[in-house]
Amino acid sequence: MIAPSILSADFAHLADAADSVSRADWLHVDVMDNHFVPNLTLGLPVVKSLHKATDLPLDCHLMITDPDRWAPGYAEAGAANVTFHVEAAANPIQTARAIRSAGALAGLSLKPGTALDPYFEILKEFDTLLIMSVEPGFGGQAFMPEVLGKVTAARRAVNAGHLRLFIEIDGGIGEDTIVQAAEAGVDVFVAGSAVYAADDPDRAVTRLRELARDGMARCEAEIGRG
Ligand SMILES: O=C(CO)[C@H](O)[C@H](O)COP(=O)(O)O
Ligand SMILES: [Fe+2]
Repeated sequence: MIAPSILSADFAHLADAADSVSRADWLHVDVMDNHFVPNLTLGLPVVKSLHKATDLPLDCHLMITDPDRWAPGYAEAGAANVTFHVEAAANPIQTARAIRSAGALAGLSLKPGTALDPYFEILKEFDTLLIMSVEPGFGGQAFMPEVLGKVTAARRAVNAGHLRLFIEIDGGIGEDTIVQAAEAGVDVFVAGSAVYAADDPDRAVTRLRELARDGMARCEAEIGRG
């Protein structure tokens, strides 16, 4: 699946930004609070309005302090998937259950320097694992291939039947990097600048999907796909 990130779109025309990627699978919405990350974007009122303005499922990526308090509200606001950062959460299991009870998929996100191993046990509470491939906070940064080991470890656990998860990658994904991410085992590819800097964002989505399919086929041949 391809999830264009509206972080790279024109914030004065968000409904148009959603319309311009009608071939996308999810619309990725970066919520930043100027506290967990040094940038401020949007919050619940904008997510509520976006939900009314588009049929695309909203993939909310919360880069905020105290997600235990705020994350379930994004599910109530109509998000299809609500992902929060493990580094910011005091009660990730309780928060995941509250998100699911409110009707959304629950996602756990890891910064590039955060190891996956300590969290394997709690991943059964989640539907999505978002592996950051840049430091959270800004679009347009360079992809960090060193995070792909976490992707492959998660892929193997899914293939072995130990987990049922979408494996999502976020940061620096474009035509030059999507194939290696797909080969490592990613299911959901977030792309901000690669989509919204393109002349035709919908065509960029289609091109990224084609490239991802090639990489996914190689992943299937080498490590399988559960
Ligand atoms: O979470 C994010 C940044 O914290 C964004 O989703 C991400 O950076 C997308 O932008 P790009 O594809 O340009 O890297
Ligand atoms: Fe994001």
